[in-house]
Amino acid sequence: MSSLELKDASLLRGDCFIAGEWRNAASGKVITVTNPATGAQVGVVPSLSAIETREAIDGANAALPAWSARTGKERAAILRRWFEIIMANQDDLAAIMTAEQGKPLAESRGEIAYAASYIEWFAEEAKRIYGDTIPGFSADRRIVVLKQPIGVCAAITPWNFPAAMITRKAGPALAAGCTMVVKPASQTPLSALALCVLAERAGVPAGVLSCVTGSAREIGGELTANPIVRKLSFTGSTEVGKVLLKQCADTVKRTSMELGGNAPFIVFDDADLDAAVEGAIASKYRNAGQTCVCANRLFAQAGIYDAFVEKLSRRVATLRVADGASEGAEIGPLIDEAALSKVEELIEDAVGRGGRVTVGGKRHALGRTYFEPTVIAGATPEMDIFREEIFGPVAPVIRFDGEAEAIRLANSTQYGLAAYFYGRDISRVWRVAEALEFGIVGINQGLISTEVAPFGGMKESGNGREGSKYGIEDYLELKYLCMGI
Ligand SMILES: NC(=O)C1=CN([C@@H]2O[C@H](COP(=O)(O)OP(=O)(O)OC[C@H]3O[C@@H](n4cnc5c(N)ncnc54)[C@H](OP(=O)(O)O)[C@@H]3O)[C@@H](O)[C@H]2O)C=CC1
Ligand SMILES: O=C(O)CCCC(=O)O
Repeated sequence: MSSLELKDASLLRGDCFIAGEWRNAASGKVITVTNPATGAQVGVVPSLSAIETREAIDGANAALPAWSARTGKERAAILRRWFEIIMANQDDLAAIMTAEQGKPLAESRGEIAYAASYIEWFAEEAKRIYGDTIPGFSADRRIVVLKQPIGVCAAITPWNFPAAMITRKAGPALAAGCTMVVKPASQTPLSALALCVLAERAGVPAGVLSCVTGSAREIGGELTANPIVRKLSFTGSTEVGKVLLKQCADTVKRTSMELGGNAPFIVFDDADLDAAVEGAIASKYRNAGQTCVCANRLFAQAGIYDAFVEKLSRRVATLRVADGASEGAEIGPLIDEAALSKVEELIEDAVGRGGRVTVGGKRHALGRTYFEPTVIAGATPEMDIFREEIFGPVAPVIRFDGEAEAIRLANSTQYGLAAYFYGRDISRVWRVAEALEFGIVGINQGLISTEVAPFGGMKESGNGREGSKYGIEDYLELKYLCMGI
């Protein structure tokens, strides 16, 4: 169905995985998946409805008693196999990802390893779901706290990390003894289905993990309204997250929301400027700027402002824009025309308000949805780009004078996911780290993503934490037993 060359062609599915069966839509409707770098069709997947979604939920419910009754060690062994099989198929999975999402192959390979790391981590955590004993409030009482799986869970995931956002949810869910129905983004469903192929091969029992592709409203409507689903984990825009939170209210579901960001990246006068530039490149231009933890607003202190802008611009000019599948590509195309238009509008507004493009600033000569990596000097809080999630390879740099001003500007957003700052004064490092209203803070560090640390935001960036020892708690209920003796 596609010209994609894989070592194992069976990873590329055109059907969905529901309660252990590979199925097409009863309606026969499909969604076409295209390569943003070329416009070529990569594959088709079923456009499922609420009916098939309900069947997937029923399948997850049927599988729940046996899966949750297994010991943590048994679940761990299956998850460990899944991790190993994902890594054994890293090249093919990366090729599928680049074809449907556009990111450079090196980044796709990195994302597959990152995705697998969540399965590995939570395979290990499956064995460590400890409860508590609490000293009784009287001599004839004993108090014990159990941790039990929440039950059937749903996940709705975005196109920017087609594999890792699934494993970051399915890993802890399955480790905890929950079952899960996943709805991947319509632009990148093939990576999700390939992960299901490998889960099945690893021995994940039928119904424990299902994947439904199709209309977001219909599938999302069922996942949020169905009372069997006890938890929804979502990664995507704040706008859709708010809709889903409202929809989940009727059945009072537990939720984990990993929503938009507007990360500040602050460079103080005493920073190592070369390190700050490399950190900015890693944080801002990864995945062509399409991540929720990408630096969105760069702040440089007055003493180093000009030097930072100059060094950053020179480095950005060296970034190689190309089809993600080609050797040495560093910046691939944006996901679609809408993303490109948004970036253009933000730049137009910034320039109209006095911003100066030092490098890039326009559509790339390669055409399609390629955009030149861009730096805008003289950015200010009045610009739209200061408030909005850019989701593209554009770095606005704002000048500031003092520490208090930097903190005030950094915090002046409804988002609170990731923040970064560079500086060497140890007292200031502590002050700034404590004052930033963000769930993740990179200090002299532009890359913060790892399965061993808690990922998640404050304010309108969401709730819950993914990864780390905390991540599994989002899939567990506490039950307190009070025993009279
Ligand atoms: N925090 C993050 O990591 C992300 C943030 N974003 C931000 O959001 C902007 C828009 O991106 P976009 O792809 O539209 O993000 P969305 O939030 O629209 O999409 C994320 C996921 O939600 C699904 N979805 C969309 N609408 C509904 C709905 N009403 N009910 C249930 N599920 C729904 C999508 O399905 P479908 O694909 O079928 O529409 C997809 O699976 C980006 O420019 C960026 O600013 C985007 C992606 C990730
Ligand atoms: O952008 C996102 O959707 C979050 C994933 C990024 C990461 O884990 O680093």
